[in-house]
Amino acid sequence: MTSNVVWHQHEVNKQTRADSLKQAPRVLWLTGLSGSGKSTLANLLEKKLFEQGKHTYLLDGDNIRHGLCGDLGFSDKDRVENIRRISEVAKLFVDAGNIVLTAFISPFQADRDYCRKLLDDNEFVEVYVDTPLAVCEQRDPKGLYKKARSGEIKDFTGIDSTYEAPASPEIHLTYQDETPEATAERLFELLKSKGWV
Ligand SMILES: Nc1ncnc2c1ncn2[C@@H]1O[C@H](COP(=O)(O)OS(=O)(=O)O)[C@@H](OP(=O)(O)O)[C@H]1O
Ligand SMILES: Nc1ncnc2c1ncn2[C@@H]1O[C@H](COP(=O)(O)OP(=O)(O)O)[C@@H](O)[C@H]1O
Repeated sequence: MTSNVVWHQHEVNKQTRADSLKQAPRVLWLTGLSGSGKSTLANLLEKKLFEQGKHTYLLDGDNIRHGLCGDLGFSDKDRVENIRRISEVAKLFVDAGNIVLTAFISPFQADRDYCRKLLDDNEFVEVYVDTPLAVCEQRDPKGLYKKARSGEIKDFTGIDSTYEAPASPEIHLTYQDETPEATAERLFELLKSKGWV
């Protein structure tokens, strides 16, 4: 479909924009079950980065599904398309020089790998928010697990829809017993120690 479209190489490019912003653009990709803490941690982490003068942008599942992906549901096919669109948007923000944070369940390894492959080496940092299903269900911040268990919601991740745990995430968070602030600080320090922010 795009065979007659020629890619334009502009003189102001990713490198010049990144240099001007004085940062290395990247995608910090948070994945995990509903209620695992993705939005909470992404929000706290973005605040920390922002306070350090970083140029960030947070793409969050619930918000994107109101707009760009408002036509998509929760079948496997729609989730694949959801993550494909988000990956392309994340790539554009990286091209603009930003540190992008994403907070989507993103249940399939192949789709997370799709985003990784769209980007340059070391630009994709997969963060597995590994909160067990039982804990997420206990938290149930939006009352969705209750609805899924009663059959009111179908295809709910972890109940009757698959979640594929990351095979080798750059960061693996298993700290569901500490406060969100403590986990966000831990995440921030891990990212700094690896030179990813
Ligand atoms: N069936 C079903 N399964 C999972 N989640 C559901 C479902 N229906 C609605 N929701 C709400 O949608 C949020 C997940 O959207 P995502 O775009 O992150 O999902 S996905 O990556 O395409 O799988 C998810 O948000 P989070 O709780 O923040 O993860 C839910 O609030
Ligand atoms: N260590 C922690 N990290 C992240 N969230 C936590 C933690 N401990 C408790 N929580 C709570 O768990 C809930 C996670 O909800 P949310 O961030 O919306 O998850 P998700 O975006 O993955 O669906 C929030 O109410 C948050 O306060």
